[in-house]
Amino acid sequence: MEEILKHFPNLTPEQISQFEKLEEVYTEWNAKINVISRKDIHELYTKHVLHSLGIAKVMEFLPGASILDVGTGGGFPGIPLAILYPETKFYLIDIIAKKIRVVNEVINALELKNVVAEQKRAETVDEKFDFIVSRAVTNMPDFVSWIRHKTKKENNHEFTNGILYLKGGDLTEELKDFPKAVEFELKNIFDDEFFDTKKVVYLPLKYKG
Ligand SMILES: C[S@@+](CC[C@H](N)C(=O)[O-])C[C@H]1O[C@@H](n2cnc3c(N)ncnc32)[C@H](O)[C@@H]1O
Repeated sequence: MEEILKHFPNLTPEQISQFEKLEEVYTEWNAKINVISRKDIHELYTKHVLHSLGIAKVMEFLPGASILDVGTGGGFPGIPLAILYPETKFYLIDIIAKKIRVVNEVINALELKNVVAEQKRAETVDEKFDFIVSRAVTNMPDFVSWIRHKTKKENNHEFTNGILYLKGGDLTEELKDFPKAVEFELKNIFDDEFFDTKKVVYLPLKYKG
């Protein structure tokens, strides 16, 4: 929690209590349904929560904005971002029902009013969103093919609607067909070697009717 406050010092008491509660809820539910590797649960805040919040260091989501989290698994990056942006609407999807079950338990335990989680395949989502976030689901070309028609035409943000994807490693090959993609290094953003090879890739997507 200290790490989160260091990087996001303006949290309200409610947000602090929601972030604190994550450990208890995930520990309880992960024992029943494994959504986070058991060894990682001890590093919930750095490996999952703070990592997810890396997206917030690149893009500030405005009240009323809508965000789709594709392949959310146990709720990352969607749940930490939804705590940070209580006035922004989050739609978390995954194809695996038991993962969504855990995500819904977390949503209920934290009383998050701005999040809906459903078992759904990305390719079958009909709505349009301001931004699409994700972590560790598939390579960028496949990902873009799933969601390329799912961004809204306009928003009130400083940047064009598009994808914010948490990725690791050398992305030169994967991003070669996306000249507009911008890579943000989390190591620099958090000033922390833990985030060594981790990045947020921002890919603006032109609206396609
Ligand atoms: C490696 S996990 C990552 C989970 C989470 N984003 C995280 O970083 O902890 C990838 C997730 O993507 C989901 N997934 C794969 N293909 C999908 C699709 N076409 N639509 C929605 N979810 C998908 C899988 O079920 C799995 O839960």
